[in-house]
Amino acid sequence: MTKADPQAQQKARLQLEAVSLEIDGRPILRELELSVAFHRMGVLGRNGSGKSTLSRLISGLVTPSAGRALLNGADMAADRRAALSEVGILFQNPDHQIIFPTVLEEVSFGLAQQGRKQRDAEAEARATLERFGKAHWAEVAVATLSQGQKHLVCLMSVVAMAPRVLVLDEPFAGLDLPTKMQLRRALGQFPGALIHVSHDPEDIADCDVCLWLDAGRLVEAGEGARVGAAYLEAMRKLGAGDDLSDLSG
Ligand SMILES: Nc1ncnc2c1ncn2[C@@H]1O[C@H](COP(=O)(O)OP(=O)(O)OP(=O)(O)O)[C@@H](O)[C@H]1O
Repeated sequence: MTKADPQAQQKARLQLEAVSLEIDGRPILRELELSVAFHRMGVLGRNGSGKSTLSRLISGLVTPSAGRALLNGADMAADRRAALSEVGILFQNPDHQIIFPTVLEEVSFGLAQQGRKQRDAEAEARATLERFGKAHWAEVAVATLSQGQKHLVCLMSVVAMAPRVLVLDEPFAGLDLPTKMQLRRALGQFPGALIHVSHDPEDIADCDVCLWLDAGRLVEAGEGARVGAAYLEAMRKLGAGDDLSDLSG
C-alpha cells in the first residue's frame, strides 16, 4: 500500500489485553496480547485464521468473551455512536454492508448517523463520490453494480465518515487491476490510521506493523516487512508440501 505523506501521518494505538472469543463454545480468537502504535497495520493469516473476526472485534461489532480490546484507549463496543467517528470498517462482502437502494443514499447514511442534517450529509456524500471520480454514480441503483463496484461504494461510504481508523477486510478481493491500483492510491492518501486484512503479504507490503494470525492465535506481531517475509516463507513451505492435512480449516 502506498504510504501517505509522512507530514500527514496519523497514528493509532491498538491494545489487546488477553482477548479471547468463543462462538458456540468454539474458540475463534485465543488470548491475544498486544499493544502497538501504527499508521498502517497489516493483518495476515490463512483462510479461517480469525482475521475477519478480529477486525469486527477491533471495530466494536463483537465483544470478546474474555479480555479487552482498546482502540486509541477506548472500547469501541461500549459506545457505538462515538465509535462511528473513531473507526470505520469495510466488510469483506459488500452485501453485508449495503442497505440502501441508491449509491447516494448509501454513502449519505453513515454521515447522517454521525449527526449531520440530511442535506449536509448528501452534499458530503456527493463530494466523496466526486473525489473518487464517481459523481455520475449518485442516482445509480446499487443492485445494478458489479461486486467490485459495490465494494467501492462501501469504501466510499466509510471514507466519507472520515474515521480516525479505517479497518479494511480484504479490500482488493475481486477487483480488476486498474481498480485495485486506483483504490491503493486512494487509500494511500487516507490521512488516518489504517488496518488492512489480507492473506496476501504483497497487499500489505508497506505497512509499518503487521500481525500474523493462525488458528486464532497471534504467531507474530512486529515490523511489517519482517513479519510479512516470515509469513510468506511459512506459506511457501506449506504450499510446497503434499500433506493435504495442511489445507486451512
Ligand atoms: N458467526 C460465526 N459463527 C460460527 N463460526 C464463526 C462465525 N464467524 C466466524 N466463525 C469461524 O471462525 C473462524 C475464523 O473465521 P474468520 O472469518 O474470522 O477467518 P478469516 O481469517 O477472516 O478467514 P478468510 O480469510 O477465509 O476470510 C472460522 O473457522 C469461522 O468458521
